[in-house]
Amino acid sequence: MLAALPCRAADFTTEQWSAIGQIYAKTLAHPFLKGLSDGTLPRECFQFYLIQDSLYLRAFAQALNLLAAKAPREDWSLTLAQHSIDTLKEERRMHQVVLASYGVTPAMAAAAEMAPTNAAYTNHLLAAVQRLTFSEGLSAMLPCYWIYWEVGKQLVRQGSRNKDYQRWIDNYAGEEYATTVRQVLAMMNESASQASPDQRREALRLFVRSARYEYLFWDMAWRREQWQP
Ligand SMILES: Cc1ncc(C[n+]2csc(CCO)c2C)c(N)n1
Repeated sequence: MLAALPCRAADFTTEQWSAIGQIYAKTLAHPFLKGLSDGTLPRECFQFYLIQDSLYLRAFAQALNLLAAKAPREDWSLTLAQHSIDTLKEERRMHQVVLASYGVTPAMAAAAEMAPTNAAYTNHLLAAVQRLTFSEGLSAMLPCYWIYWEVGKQLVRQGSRNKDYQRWIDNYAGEEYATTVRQVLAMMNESASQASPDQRREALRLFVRSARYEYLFWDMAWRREQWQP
């Protein structure tokens, strides 16, 4: 199915989003996000999610630094390095505040083991940015930004009865976050326009895979996934 897509250079991000339409629809319908929105998500699931996400964010920030080092433009290097700092300082602080209110310290979160889906997703991101070209690596990283933005905008319309869940929603529905995502979207379109058709095809494949992992990440938290045995 993917091979049949034209992979044009023009407005690559439009093509990317249309490739994940079904995955995004399934994501919005997932019980984790339904529960976040109506306040019925069990606290244990949210706590599991926040601990796993703290581990994810550390790997994501490392991947951003690798991508910053590969960026063909200095302003892009600066933007991505700044996102890495923001990820570790601001996004993780939000997680820490809520986890502290649940009695989980940063040391306890850092000592947790990555669940299988989280390990697979972060390895996929780190491998993409390390081994492939800048635009392929960026494409793998993009669903993380973009899906959270779309989810945030969708969930904020309804609001949540749970104040912790509402705080999470507000973070991703805010104007500051929108600016961050728009920076990456512009970078993606520009860098895809310089890439070869083969690189764009690979970039699209990586984007779809990351979107699938984003879905699985919520599902992992919903199931509180453990290593077996
Ligand atoms: C599984 C998972 N996917 C995406 C995000 C959102 N996110 C993580 S780092 C970053 C870049 C800017 O800080 C963004 C948008 C998340 N928290 N957890």
